[in-house]
Amino acid sequence: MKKHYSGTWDSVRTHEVPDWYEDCKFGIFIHWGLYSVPAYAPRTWELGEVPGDETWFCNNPYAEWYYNSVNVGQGPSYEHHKKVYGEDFAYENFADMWKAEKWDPDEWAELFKEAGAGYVVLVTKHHDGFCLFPSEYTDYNSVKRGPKRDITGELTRAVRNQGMRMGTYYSGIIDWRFANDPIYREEDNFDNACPTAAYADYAYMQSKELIDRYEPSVFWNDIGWPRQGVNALPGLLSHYYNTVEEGVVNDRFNGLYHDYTTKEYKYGESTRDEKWEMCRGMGLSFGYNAEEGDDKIISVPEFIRLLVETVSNNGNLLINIGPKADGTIPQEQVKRLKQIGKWLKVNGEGIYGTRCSKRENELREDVDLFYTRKEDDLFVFADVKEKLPQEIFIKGAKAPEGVIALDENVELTYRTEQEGVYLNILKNESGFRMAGVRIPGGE
Ligand SMILES: CC(C)[C@@H]1NC[C@@H](O)[C@H](O)[C@@H]1O
Repeated sequence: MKKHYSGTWDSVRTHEVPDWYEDCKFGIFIHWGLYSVPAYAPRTWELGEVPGDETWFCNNPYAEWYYNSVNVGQGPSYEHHKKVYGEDFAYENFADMWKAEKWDPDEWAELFKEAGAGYVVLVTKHHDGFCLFPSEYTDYNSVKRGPKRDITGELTRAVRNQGMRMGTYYSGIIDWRFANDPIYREEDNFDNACPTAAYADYAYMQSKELIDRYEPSVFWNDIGWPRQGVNALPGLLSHYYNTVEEGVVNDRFNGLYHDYTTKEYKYGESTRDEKWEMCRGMGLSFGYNAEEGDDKIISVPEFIRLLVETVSNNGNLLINIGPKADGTIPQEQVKRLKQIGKWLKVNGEGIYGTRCSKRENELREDVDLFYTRKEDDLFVFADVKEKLPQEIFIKGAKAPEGVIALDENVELTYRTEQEGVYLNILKNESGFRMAGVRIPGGE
């Protein structure tokens, strides 16, 4: 019998993280919008590497923050805007320059499937307020302007046709169409936000539009929720769960509630005790930044390691792609998605549907070990730093039925002693640094 949520916090808090979210491990974030037209940000730091003050906000590496990076009236993006578009060029002009003329949602969905993703989260309204869906509450949207298409609807259909789950990102507390004082520090995200009940209603009604039109499997709210609208949250979340039984929400509702917690680059905390999600761009930005080429984004080994490390610590990896304004995905991003898909095709049994092993990961001098478990199987992923052969001692492990390499191009021997298992990776011709093994009945 379908559970009913009654609009109270007590009721909402009985919601449990659905198995699909625990099992799928890997998703694709998509930041695509007006900011994809200028596609500019300085390449400075990862979030969390410098204080969230003027240092960050006047040299913001997030290309999707272009509006504010110009609005602060100083720094690389402001200078770039003056030089390329002119000081008086309004950001809204990008709404009629964004054509998405080469966009094929099915092509995107096929690539995400090939990458091994289980879910996709599309930014439907970022901080700039431009909606990628036909909102009844503003004409500043992708059906009335620019592409003249229901981007969210078309991508939802294509993603579901590939058997993946579709999620929607919504910028709850920040909307620069309602309040656009420049943001110079983290606290301005809340202090400069629109304080009116009218904006809180707007955010509520648009969120309800997204829930009712698309029934997203993930409702990804960002930064926070309008303070004037906090009392309506239990009702909105109850409506969401009553509409999308296996829906799931993140932790950016002013600390009031979450199904799972989020990390963003180096920002945020996570523990193995509860479900969490790692979000980051392939480079330093979420929106497409034309300044970021192949040499400046995450390498394939780092990408695979990030996925394995995240999953082994009870997380999901939501890696972001920043498409170009024309609707094509930069080749350096396509290449990495295809490579991780190739690795997952062979090693995915140790990732998908697994849970945390009781073993903590081990970062050693010569090798890093990551563990997952699924039913009676223990999986060990070895990021072997030194050249092979490489003997790896797994203290206290048992291998009653032996040890099997997940990739036939990985050659290994093993022996079990009282004190543990000695695994020897002799050769790894898989083309990937991270090698996975399965230990049936292993501990
Ligand atoms: C993780 C991702 C959704 C980021 N959240 C904070 C935003 O300010 C940033 O642009 C990006 O959307």
